[in-house]
Amino acid sequence: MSKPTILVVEDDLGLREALVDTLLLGGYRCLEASDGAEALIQLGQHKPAMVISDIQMAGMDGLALLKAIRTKDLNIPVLLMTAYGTIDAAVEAMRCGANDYLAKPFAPEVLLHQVERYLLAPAAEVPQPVVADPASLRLLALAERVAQSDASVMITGPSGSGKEVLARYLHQCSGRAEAPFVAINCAAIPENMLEATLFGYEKGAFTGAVSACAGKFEQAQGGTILLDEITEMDLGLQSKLLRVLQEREVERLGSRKTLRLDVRVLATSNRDLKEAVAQGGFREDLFYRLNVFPLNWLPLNQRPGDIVPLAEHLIARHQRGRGAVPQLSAAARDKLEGHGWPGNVRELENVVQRALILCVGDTIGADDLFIDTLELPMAAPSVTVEEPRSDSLGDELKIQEHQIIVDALSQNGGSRKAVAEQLGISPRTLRYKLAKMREMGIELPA
Ligand SMILES: Nc1ncnc2c1ncn2[C@@H]1O[C@H](COP(=O)(O)OP(=O)(O)OP(=O)(O)O)[C@@H](O)[C@H]1O
Repeated sequence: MSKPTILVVEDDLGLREALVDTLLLGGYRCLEASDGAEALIQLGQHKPAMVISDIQMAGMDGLALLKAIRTKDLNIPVLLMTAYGTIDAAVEAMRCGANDYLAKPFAPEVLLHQVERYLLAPAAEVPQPVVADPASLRLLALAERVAQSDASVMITGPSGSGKEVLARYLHQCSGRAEAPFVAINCAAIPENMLEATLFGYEKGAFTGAVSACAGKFEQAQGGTILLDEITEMDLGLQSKLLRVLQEREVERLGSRKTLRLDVRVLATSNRDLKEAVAQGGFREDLFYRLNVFPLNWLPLNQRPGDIVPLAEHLIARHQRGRGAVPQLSAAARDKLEGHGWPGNVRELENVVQRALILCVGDTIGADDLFIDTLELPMAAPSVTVEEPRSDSLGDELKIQEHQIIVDALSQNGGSRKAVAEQLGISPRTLRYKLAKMREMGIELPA
């Protein structure tokens, strides 16, 4: 498989080199530019598969570069990097057509994970989900058969269970494998930006739409779109989505030109969809349209046969390019199999990453597996969120936020509605934050 090329635009030479090193280790090729103007020259001469650019740069900055790229109507994925805390810049970036943004500082794995959302990791041939438990083997066999059709697929399962992995696998096994796979997380995009992000817009369609921008559906033309966490979409937008799916055509905001779509639709949710429909939060007709073929991941603790093979796979993945791959001792395997995994595979991945830092030699022992420290007693009146020590302001704030949410849940007897009201955030934002906390292995008061 040929390696995709990424154009890295950053005026800080040290940081640019670090980014390039990470991407090279991840198996990509790189082009470099120190500002937007140089990047445009590179774009004119080469055809990179993606652009990763800083926002603040002397000369032509990242937003100006992004606007220039979108004005040329290039559909190339653009990932912008913002300084920590400059949320306005991040919103502006999404509004101008950035595919995503990364808040600095970020770990190398975060960068590679973001890139993999748009480009298939070159080191991995077909990213086959690791399965060994009989229930998961059946699910994968079913997915392989479903992949051959063009049917919409709804992938359900708790947070961190592997829904996106399965969606990518469906795409890879389908006749669309060579065409784009475009994933959009409906919960992570600000509500007022989701419509424009999905369907695209013309210049002037709304304040701030300084240039035309293709939407995710357009970007996925000929391939597959993944609507991640679809139940987080508001009802108004659900109706518009339904129309696009029924008519198989899309209109950019502010345009009357319709574009015929040839896109396979996959969706995921970690909520009980029937319940969401019954409660009026999810349209029944959209549910039936997307749920043509449902696939469901069980929580990790209900497919115990997957735990050790997954741990071994994740150890190998995170050790790639760093020498010999450590093995799990018998006690370590027992410890992994004995844990409840409220954060599912993502929690397992965190534990594995920590173990790789802690283990000495070529064996991961039970003591290298830090799993219990992050668990909180269920429904404790006031509990302390223990997280790995960190000196960065961002992590400190997150720890405080988690503590506030846990305390509010305890005070309100676990009522999500009451907690959202007390904290002055929308139920949707609260659900998103709780899902992220669960992924970190934080057990929440019931
Ligand atoms: N069966 C699997 N084989 C290999 N890796 C897996 C598998 N399941 C999950 N993972 C890994 O675990 C992590 C979480 O998986 P993924 O993002 O697919 O979960 P998710 O259910 O989509 O999560 P969320 O609900 O938060 O969107 C990823 O790093 C993924 O690569």
